[in-house]
Amino acid sequence: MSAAPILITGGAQRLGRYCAERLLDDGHPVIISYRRERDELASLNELGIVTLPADFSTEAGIHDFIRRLKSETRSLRAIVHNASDWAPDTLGEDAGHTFEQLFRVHMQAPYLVNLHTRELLEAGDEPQRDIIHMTDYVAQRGSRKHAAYAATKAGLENLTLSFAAMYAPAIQVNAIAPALIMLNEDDDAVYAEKAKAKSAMQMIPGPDVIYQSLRYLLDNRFVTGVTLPVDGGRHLR
Ligand SMILES: NC(=O)C1=CN([C@@H]2O[C@H](COP(=O)(O)OP(=O)(O)OC[C@H]3O[C@@H](n4cnc5c(N)ncnc54)[C@H](OP(=O)(O)O)[C@@H]3O)[C@@H](O)[C@H]2O)C=CC1
Ligand SMILES: Nc1nc2c(c(=O)[nH]1)N=C([C@H](O)[C@@H](O)CO)CN2
Repeated sequence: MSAAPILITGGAQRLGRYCAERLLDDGHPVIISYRRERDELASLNELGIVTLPADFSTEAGIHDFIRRLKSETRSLRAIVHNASDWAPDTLGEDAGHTFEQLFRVHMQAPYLVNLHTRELLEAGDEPQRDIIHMTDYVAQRGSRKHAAYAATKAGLENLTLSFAAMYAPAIQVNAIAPALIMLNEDDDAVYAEKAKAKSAMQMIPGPDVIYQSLRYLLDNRFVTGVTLPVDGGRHLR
């Protein structure tokens, strides 16, 4: 039986894409979900990465993706819930819509995908199966300008505890809580310097530190229900 694939949601760019390509290099079949069509998808397909459309902005969209995933594979080695929107809080009439959108992508999608893919994870013939939630340092600290983002990431962090208890011992469930790992395109040098100063390590490390953390969880048979901080000592400042 060929190795069961690893699913990374939101894997068409940045951290998710980096980890998808590293997992492929390490010999894992990889499936990624994407929301927006883009030229890079062809490059990922040429590498052998399966790309599935997914829009988690509605419950129906989440169920559509689950059906699409089950049509693609009968088993999974791991699921990385990476899809996320770093949306700032909005005032006025949009505030509720913003919160709902972040709830759906950060909490409802991981919750429903985990509930509906348990049998895919258990169908794999490898001894270890993993679910990994990408949360955020601010889940434990809050955020003045991204309160809805932080709250829904905190909800995802809490889902880690519940699913770890529900799915043990067959499936391990953990989270990775990064602080700033890589800048966005519109981040300028002033922002970068201020951001570096926020952590004890005073660096913006790039995506490999996330892959190292993912690799640690995928290779460790005795870790479940934990959130792995990858924050450069942000909590020390
Ligand atoms: N980058 C960093 O420094 C940090 C990242 N993190 C966390 O690490 C993870 C990866 O970060 P990063 O690579 O920057 O993430 P991105 O901001 O690049 O988002 C990843 C993907 O999520 C997808 N996505 C967003 N909303 C939806 C939705 N409603 N339905 C389906 N897909 C959606 C997007 O798809 P598309 O592009 O196709 O629309 C996007 O490509 C995230 O969970 C993030 O919160 C935490 C702290 C720091
Ligand atoms: N979905 C995302 N979440 C987060 C991002 C991102 O780019 N996408 N970035 C951060 C950084 O820590 C923040 O400092 C902005 O660069 C947090 N979450």
